[in-house]
Amino acid sequence: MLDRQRPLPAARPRHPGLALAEWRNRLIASPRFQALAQRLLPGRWIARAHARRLFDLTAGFVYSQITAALVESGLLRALAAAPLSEDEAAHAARLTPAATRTLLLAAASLGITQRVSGHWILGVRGAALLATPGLEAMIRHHRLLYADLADPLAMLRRSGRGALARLWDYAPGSQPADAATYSELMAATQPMVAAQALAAYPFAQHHRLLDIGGGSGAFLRAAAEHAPNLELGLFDRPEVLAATAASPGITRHGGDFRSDPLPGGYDLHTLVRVLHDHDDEAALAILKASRAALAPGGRLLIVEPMAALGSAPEGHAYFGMYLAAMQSGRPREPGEITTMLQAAGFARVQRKATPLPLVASCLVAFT
Ligand SMILES: C[S@@+](CC[C@H](N)C(=O)[O-])C[C@H]1O[C@@H](n2cnc3c(N)ncnc32)[C@H](O)[C@@H]1O
Repeated sequence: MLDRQRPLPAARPRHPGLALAEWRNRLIASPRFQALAQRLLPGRWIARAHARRLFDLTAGFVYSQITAALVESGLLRALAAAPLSEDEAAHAARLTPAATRTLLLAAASLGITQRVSGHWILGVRGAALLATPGLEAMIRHHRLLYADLADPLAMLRRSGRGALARLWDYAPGSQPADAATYSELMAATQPMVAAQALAAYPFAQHHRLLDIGGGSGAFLRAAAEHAPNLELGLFDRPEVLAATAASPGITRHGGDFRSDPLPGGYDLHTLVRVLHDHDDEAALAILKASRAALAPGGRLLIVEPMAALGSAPEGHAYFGMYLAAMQSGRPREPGEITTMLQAAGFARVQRKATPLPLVASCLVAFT
């Protein structure tokens, strides 16, 4: 329990970095400094850039909801099909002309739509959004996350199971509320992730690949296109296997990777967007199960968005809050995962660069 009455420690150790950061923060907060910065030219540029970032931080939820309205109304797809007049756009979105105009202008200010000689088309960001596999599915899915985040403190205090926790139910012995919907969402967003792993790691040097927590097998199908000689195995919960169609050429193994042994005979294991879903104890159990099932010379590849403080808002900010709403797991930094892999008995860990770390980073663990 938090004790609001507890006094702060009287004396804190003074660290030069801490003192410098405190001085910087006092300076930035001072009205005189702000006024001076806005008068002088380089200061004005910096002040404007900071103001823009602060505005974006404050308005981020509004931006997300503009995108959600475009996707859910069908307007995004309608604009991709043909240029539309405002009346046609209103008809497509089933909104009044005034509401449609508000939405189109809001989206235009974000580069998602664009007005060209009286007609509306997609802007550069709108075109990129539709070209990114799985992004529309993710935007629709965010309805649940944002419902939980409407009260962020309640979410962080875990006062009750929120919408996301009820969907992604990992409690022992429970079933995912809708294993098919869940696996479809994963499959829709899988191509972006698979592209990172396939660009980073030479799969063709292996003989037999087991994808642990492989869902509907989307990652294995992508790997097979890349390395057709691989024999493929998929391990997932029996209820997930029952809810998804089998793919030719993929051997399916049902079980719980926190308590059941994994099948032997595979020289490469993959954990794609799996480890960060689990609290430390369960995550370590999964790594140990992989280590126990791999023959000497075997490898484990971990593919997921990894956290990094400061530079990557998708890590601790997005995934930190997403997994907190899910009430299971946490994003980890590569160093933390490496320490866990060593604790699980792996001899050596190597980082592999991916084209888009925002989507996924990659670690290889050697037996
Ligand atoms: C976030 S999804 C990732 C799916 C897939 N790897 C991907 O990237 O699209 C996590 C997967 O782990 C599976 N999973 C979760 N808990 C599990 C458990 N205890 N035993 C086996 N599989 C589990 C889920 O069913 C799901 O398919």
